[in-house]
This record gives sequence, C-alpha cells and structure tokens, in this order.
Amino acid sequence: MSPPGLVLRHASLTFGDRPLFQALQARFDAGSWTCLLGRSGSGKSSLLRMIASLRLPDNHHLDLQTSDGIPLAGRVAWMAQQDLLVPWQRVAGNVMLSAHWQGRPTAADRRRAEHLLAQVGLADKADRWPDELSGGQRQRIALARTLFADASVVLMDEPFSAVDAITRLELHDLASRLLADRTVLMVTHDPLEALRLADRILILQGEPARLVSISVPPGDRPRSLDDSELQRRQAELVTQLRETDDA
Ligand SMILES: Nc1ncnc2c1ncn2[C@@H]1O[C@H](COP(=O)(O)OP(=O)(O)OP(=O)(O)O)[C@@H](O)[C@H]1O
Repeated sequence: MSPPGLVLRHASLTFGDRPLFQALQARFDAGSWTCLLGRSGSGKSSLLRMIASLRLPDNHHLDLQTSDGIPLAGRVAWMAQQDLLVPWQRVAGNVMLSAHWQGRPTAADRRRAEHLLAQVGLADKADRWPDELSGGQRQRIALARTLFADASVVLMDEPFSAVDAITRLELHDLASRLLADRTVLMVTHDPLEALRLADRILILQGEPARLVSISVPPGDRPRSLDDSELQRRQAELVTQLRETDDA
C-alpha cells in the first residue's frame, strides 16, 4: 500500500455570512504527517471534514487531487476525539466494525483484529466490553480500528486530547510507529504533540483564515521530550499561536 500525497486548491467554506476560509491551498506529501493547529473555531475540523467528504452545511468548495490520480474515496480512515466505540460489540467486534457493516466478519478478520489488538498492547482484552476499559485503552482500540480499515490516508481530529498526559505520550509512540506508512493529517490543540509527531505544522490563522507553515525540529518522529530543539520550538509555537489568537 503506497499512500497518496494530497493537493488542496480553492478550499473555501462559509457558515451563514461568515467566511471561515477562502481559496486555501495546501500540499500534503505522500507518507507524511501534518499537524493542523489554530484557535478554536478557526475551521480545522471543518477543513478535515471537507477532505474526508463528510457532510457539511452551507457553502463549501474544495479541489482535491491525489498524487496517484486515484480518487480518495474508500482510502480514508477517520479517528476522532471520542473513541466512538459501540457498546453492543465487544472489543474485537469494535476493531472489526467496518467488516460488520459489510456483513459478517470472517475468521481472517478476527485474526487481523487480534493481531492489531496485540500491536496496541491489548491482546488480552479482545472479548471484553468497551465499558470495562479505561479511556486510554479505549483510544488504543480506536487506533486498532483505524488500522483495521487499512486506509492509506488517515484523518484525525484531536484523537489524543481526551486522555491523560502520560497515556497521550504513549499513544504518540504507538501511533507514530503504526501509522508510519500512511499520509496523516491531524488536528490538535497541543503544540508539543504537533512538534513530536509532525513532518509539517500548519496553523489556520486569521479571518478568513489562511494556512501558515511552521518549521518542525529535525529528527525522527516521535521526537523525544528531552530534545532541547523541541522545547525551544514549543516556546516559539506557543507565541505564534498567541499571536493567532490576538489576530
Ligand atoms: N454545522 C455547522 N453549522 C454552522 N456553523 C458551524 C457548523 N460547524 C461548525 N460551525 C462553525 O464554524 C466554525 C469552525 O468550526 P470548526 O469545528 O471547524 O472549528 P475548529 O477550528 O475545529 O474548532 P475547535 O478547535 O474548537 O474544535 C465555528 O465557529 C463553528 O461554530
């Protein structure tokens, strides 16, 4: 599975009489991880929903091209802040949810679900119910479910914001390893998260918003918390986001 790069052109969105953004352009390289930041309400989730072709009201427009020329439909996975586990399926059933939608999961589906649960460190939880697990464990299951979809493009909307700080760092390590060969676009409010995970950081800034590119520290992802360059850039990024808020 070779992930496509994405090119966005003429992205525009208006809610009521408020233009959130107009004529945005962006390029996401194949196999890269981009983090999208910006103040609350700047339109980050809406832009992600547009790329995923999810329903949006009002006026919106997006020209989206893939680097391989193949339409994106069917190649996108979505991971949200809420784990969106369904209570009527056990853990393995939740991982295989897309197979349930397509009919009855096969024995091969079950083996794959168990393999993915092992990868996220929850091999022994396959037959538990979601409400028996912690928030961090549930988010690991959501990650396994994202991987089960085997999509080459992964769109994530604040996927790790609802877990404690230590679990979040563990999820960074896990996601960085398991999504290494995908094109990832992730919305986050956490500058440190962006600096650890991203090949590229974009800030949605202004009204109507434009995309501002921010440089990331050198080195392999996920970058270590001890990295002095990461700490320096974190201070810079916070300042930049404050300026965004003041804009
Ligand atoms: N379905 C909708 N109808 C009308 N307005 C909407 C709708 N969805 C979002 N908005 C408005 O559009 C703006 C952008 O919303 P969006 O969720 O994309 O922002 P965001 O940058 O992801 O915010 P946050 O960081 O708080 O999640 C907000 O002001 C929101 O109220």
